[in-house]
Amino acid sequence: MASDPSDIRLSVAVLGAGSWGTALAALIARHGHDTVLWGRDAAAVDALNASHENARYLPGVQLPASLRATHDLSDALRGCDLVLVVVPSHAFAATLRALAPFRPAGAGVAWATKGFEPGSGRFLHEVAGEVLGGDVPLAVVTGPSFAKEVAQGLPTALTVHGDSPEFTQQVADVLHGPAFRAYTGEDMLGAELGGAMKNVLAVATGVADGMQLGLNARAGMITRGLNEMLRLNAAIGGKAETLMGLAGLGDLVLTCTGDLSRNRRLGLALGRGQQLGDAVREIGQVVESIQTADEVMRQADRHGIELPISAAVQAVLHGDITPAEGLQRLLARDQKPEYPEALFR
Ligand SMILES: NC(=O)C1=CN([C@@H]2O[C@H](COP(=O)(O)OP(=O)(O)OC[C@H]3O[C@@H](n4cnc5c(N)ncnc54)[C@H](OP(=O)(O)O)[C@@H]3O)[C@@H](O)[C@H]2O)C=CC1
Ligand SMILES: O=C(CO)COP(=O)(O)O
Repeated sequence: MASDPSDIRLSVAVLGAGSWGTALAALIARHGHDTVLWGRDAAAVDALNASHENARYLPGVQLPASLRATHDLSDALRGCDLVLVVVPSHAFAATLRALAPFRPAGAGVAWATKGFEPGSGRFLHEVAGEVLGGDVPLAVVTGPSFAKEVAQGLPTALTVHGDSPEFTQQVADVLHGPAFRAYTGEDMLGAELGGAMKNVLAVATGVADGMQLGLNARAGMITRGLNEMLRLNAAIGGKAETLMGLAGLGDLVLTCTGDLSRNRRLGLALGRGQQLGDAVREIGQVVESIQTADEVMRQADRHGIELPISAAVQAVLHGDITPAEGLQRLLARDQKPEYPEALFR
């Protein structure tokens, strides 16, 4: 008889002690796995070990006593079965380069980072393949999942897409539990595109809500945003069903409507007339859309795809147009068929 995955105890290194890394490490530790959380800030690591709380990123959430934090990367990775990277996209490549010498042979590398490599626009699985070499199993963890709710043990569903069925299942198994459903797939391209694009589209919806454009505008923005995801995804070669699932539609709905989203909150602030720098300072955590908007448009230009909402967000973030001008641009577009090309093959 096959063994029950819940009986297998693994050693997991989670790299990145912000809100999402801490929430995922706590989840995995609660599932009974030996879990080490690496953070770059030694004082914050010491405080976390002493208080079992991440006071900056998840205040008020009691972390499991079995969760150990460390500031030493070699300590975090020693003897681990799998690595889960949860740093912001701007730190992704450097973190992979730093972990590579300490990764135990056989340990696959997964990440829950959302975005592209800033500057090059490369997908994170492309970066990982290049830095780690072709033999290391890779997987991306994505889907609608606010760190705070996961840390509080509220029910959540997400998805793991990887290049090796065994490793993908291993990652899903450590995450899956009584209040957490982890699905699996093999479309890293579509999964990463959805997770990156929804952050840009959440800014657009936040702007509309900040300008008090109403619920019709919000629903229109989300649906036309999904259309942008599907069209770019089709050009790049991702699977449409990935974008219609947790990695696309699910995360788009969550981030466009949930005020826990930092990207939506940025849009709300801009729509109310706040300056970008002030809004980002007030949020005080990573807001991936600021870099991702440029990289989404780089991908769109590369593939000759028009993305009016994402382009308007990019222009607003660059200060080239006001939110009101962005809205006017969208409303003044020519009328056209809802689906000019077949997206579902
Ligand atoms: N929070 C969420 O609900 C979710 C987040 N994500 C994704 O997870 C990723 C991480 O975001 P999140 O945890 O929310 O961000 P936070 O803003 O909560 O935390 C960022 C963390 O990254 C650390 N960090 C920043 N720069 C570096 C670096 N150069 N090297 C190492 N560590 C660094 C910060 O350390 P320090 O404090 O020292 O600056 C901090 O621990 C993002 O891509 C995000 O989109 C995905 C799903 C849900
Ligand atoms: O990715 C997330 C939820 O799935 C978190 O969204 P924000 O980064 O906008 O807070």
